[in-house]
Amino acid sequence: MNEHRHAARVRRSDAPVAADPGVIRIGTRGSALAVAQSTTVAERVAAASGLEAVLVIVTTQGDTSRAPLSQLGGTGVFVSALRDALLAGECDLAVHSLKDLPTGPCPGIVLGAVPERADARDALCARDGLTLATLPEGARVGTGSPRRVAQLLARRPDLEVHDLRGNVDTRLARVGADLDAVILACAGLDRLGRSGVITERFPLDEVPAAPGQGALAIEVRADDAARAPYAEALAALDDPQARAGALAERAVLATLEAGCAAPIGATARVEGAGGAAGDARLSLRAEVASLDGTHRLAAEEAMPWAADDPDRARTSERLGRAVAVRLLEMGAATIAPLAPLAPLGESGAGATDSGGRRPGAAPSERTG
Ligand SMILES: NCc1[nH]cc(CCC(=O)O)c1CC(=O)O
Repeated sequence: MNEHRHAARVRRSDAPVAADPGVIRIGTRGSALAVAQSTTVAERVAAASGLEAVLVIVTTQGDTSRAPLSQLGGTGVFVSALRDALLAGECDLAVHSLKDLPTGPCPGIVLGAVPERADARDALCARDGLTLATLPEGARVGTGSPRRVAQLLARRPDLEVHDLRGNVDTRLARVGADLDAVILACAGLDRLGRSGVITERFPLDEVPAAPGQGALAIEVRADDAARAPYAEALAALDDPQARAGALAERAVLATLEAGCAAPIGATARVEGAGGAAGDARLSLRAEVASLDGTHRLAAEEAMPWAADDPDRARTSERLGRAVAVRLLEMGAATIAPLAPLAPLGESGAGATDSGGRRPGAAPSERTG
């Protein structure tokens, strides 16, 4: 099989697939976006392991419920069924959009890999090539995300914001119909080959996106993470910089414990990794806004970062917590609906799980 390592074979199954040592079964949601994402993952897993990769389609509550996402959130609506399938041995890896993962731990499952990140920015998709600056007074813009609502109204208080749900095509179909524009993640549109509908990509420094946006999370059963052939497949997929950034951003969310109704944006990046050893830094900027966009607070910090630091997950989480604590000191809890965890001192750092949260606290979920 080795001579065919690059001719990756990916098959799709809507029915259960029996365990087979020659096959890696990759659990995914069935939406066009989820399948596009997981197909890329499957091709890389097949190439790295020499095994056949099969996509096992799993339907989640987030796919079937028609309730507004901001009301559905809080329980991992896009995630639980996939995790159940993984724990039940119905698939070997599960692919999620990282921003959909609750910040709390999931017993028996670990974050096996965070692949190279796609464009983390939000996209304005407007009729007639319009941008945020050129949308007419009172234009109608669709988004289901409280963060996006707040960030929009902060810049254009005149806009009329409308709730938005459904898959990417359903959302885009409203542009030029009942809406002038919608906001979606660049990552999803780019992965679907729909970049042409984007009329503006919002700069992350001004409009920080949802923690983890644009990143994928590959989950694996904890017992299997270090075992062949999963270990090789995961190592081939993992991008340490993407993982560091996503973990730092999510630690902001975990520390602020915001539930899904609080507008929080966070954007982290590794800088200077190509330069002299020891010069790289992980920087993180986060923003909390009031729901109506009239009040916003931002904080930014950086820490030294090294790809080979065995403690780098903690570095990411410490950075995220530090930025969250700064936001709280600035009064974040007085402008937005937050339920912050008391910040942990250095001695307490070991008491958090990999999401930077205290064990036992309820997980939260972002919806966009
Ligand atoms: N909120 C749902 C969601 N979860 C992940 C993505 C795709 C982008 C990504 O991978 O972060 C989307 C759609 C969107 O925000 O437009």
